[in-house]
Amino acid sequence: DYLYRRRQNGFFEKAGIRGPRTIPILGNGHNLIRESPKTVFDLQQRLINDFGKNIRIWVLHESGFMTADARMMEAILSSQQVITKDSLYDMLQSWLGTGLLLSTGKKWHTRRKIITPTFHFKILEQFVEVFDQQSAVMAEQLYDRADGKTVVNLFPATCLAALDIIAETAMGVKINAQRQPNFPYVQSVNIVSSITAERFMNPIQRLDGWMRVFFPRVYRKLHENIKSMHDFTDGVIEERREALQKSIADGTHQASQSNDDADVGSKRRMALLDVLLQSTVGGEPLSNEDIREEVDTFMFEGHDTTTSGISFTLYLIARHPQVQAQLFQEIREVIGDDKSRPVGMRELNELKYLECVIKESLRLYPPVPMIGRRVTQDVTLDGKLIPANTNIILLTYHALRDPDYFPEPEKFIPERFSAERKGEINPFAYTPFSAGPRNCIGQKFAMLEMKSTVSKILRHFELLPLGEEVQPQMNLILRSSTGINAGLKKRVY
Ligand code: HEM
Repeated sequence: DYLYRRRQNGFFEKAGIRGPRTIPILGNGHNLIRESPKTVFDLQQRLINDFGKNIRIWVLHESGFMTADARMMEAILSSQQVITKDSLYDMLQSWLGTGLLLSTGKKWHTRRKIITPTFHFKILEQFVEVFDQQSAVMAEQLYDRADGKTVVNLFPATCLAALDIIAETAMGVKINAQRQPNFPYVQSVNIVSSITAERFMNPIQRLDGWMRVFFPRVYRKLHENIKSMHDFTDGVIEERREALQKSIADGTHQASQSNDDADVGSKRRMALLDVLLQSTVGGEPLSNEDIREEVDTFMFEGHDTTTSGISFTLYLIARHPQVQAQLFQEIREVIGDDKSRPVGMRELNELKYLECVIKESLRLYPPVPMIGRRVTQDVTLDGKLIPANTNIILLTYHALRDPDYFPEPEKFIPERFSAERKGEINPFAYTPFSAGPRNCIGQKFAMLEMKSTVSKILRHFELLPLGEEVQPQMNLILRSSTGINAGLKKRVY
């Protein structure tokens, strides 16, 4: 242990990477003990102020390297070698298996190749209808609180809408989370997400073995709910595989779309799952288990993140009336004055200012505020030799507020992303969706969903700056300990 520590420190010293003083056994553990999901960003900022954008840190016996430096982030994120996730991600494994988010090496390469076409433009185009319908339900559900004075925490309502959207697009099933929030699958997703978020910040709960011993009730609850989600996903996969085989057998199968008997009158959409059912690796179809880990990964990665993105965007709009006015004008010009008119791909693509607003919101409040990697071999990154067995944390949240790349970083200025200023944004300083080979595969999906939902809410309501300000908190994804609040006033036009 001593030799390992000396070796690692030698590398960091040579690379000019400094960090807080360590003590025996705990390393910098004592610096972290009093930190919480609420204070973690402040702690990181203090470390950046004290040691610069590249920081060495020891958590117990493991060496860590944190960076908020866009050049270093470029080196890490573009590397084909540094693609393994750090050990914190292991907590997600009992739910997500080694789906795309968690897998590494050959498995990740193969899966990424198969799954990339799943997010093809043609597939996304069909999903726009789901985005529109489910965000209409969200608007409808908010009407009774839209009296201009009630404070509404936007997060829970958005979360149910995002769950409806991801279930229908990833699995092809309507779970009606917004109308029936007690549906068992919805409850399980929420329970598992919140227990995992809690574990993320609590070192004792992090290790499975420790959690089982010290928090047996929570441990049992976690695993019961994971099982219930797996059973649900398994059922859906089996059903859709049978339907696919039947349609092939009776000659009604079409590669992209077919008619759905159950959903009379409407064309049946391909779900992401259907594309996976038709994929092969070396001529072999994926097994149900292979598919389940990918579908579960979409369900996880594809709802909490967009919930965070949509709610923080609505919050910022509520607090910037001029932005709201300009946005509303654009929406009326592109979509018109009929509030019930569905919004298609063409309109979403034309909402350019809205895109700037969302991008700027993701800059200030990135749903994924940190990204982790683990280097398994000594590797040179941006001219610095980083030793094997180091956990790397990319401090996205801070990189996105770096004044060297974003002048007046604390200000909400959507125009930073306008077409005229294209080229001014460094893609490795702006990484809400990560970058490089392991970037977010659902990025286009997410942008369309966010545009659809935000524009729908703005067509129905004026957003008011009511309620407490947000207090960003790292709970797996970015949340706010005070809620993400706004008031709503029905629009009459
Ligand atoms: C605003 C919404 C979203 C944000 C900010 C976001 C952000 C990210 C980030 C930062 C990563 C890299 C994570 C890492 O390296 O640890 C990632 C990966 C991923 N995202 Fe997203 N995401 C969003 C929405 C979605 C959606 C809607 C889906 C699916 C429908 C999705 C599916 C995935 C998957 C499967 C990966 C793993 C990709 C790989 O490792 O090859 N994401 N996302």
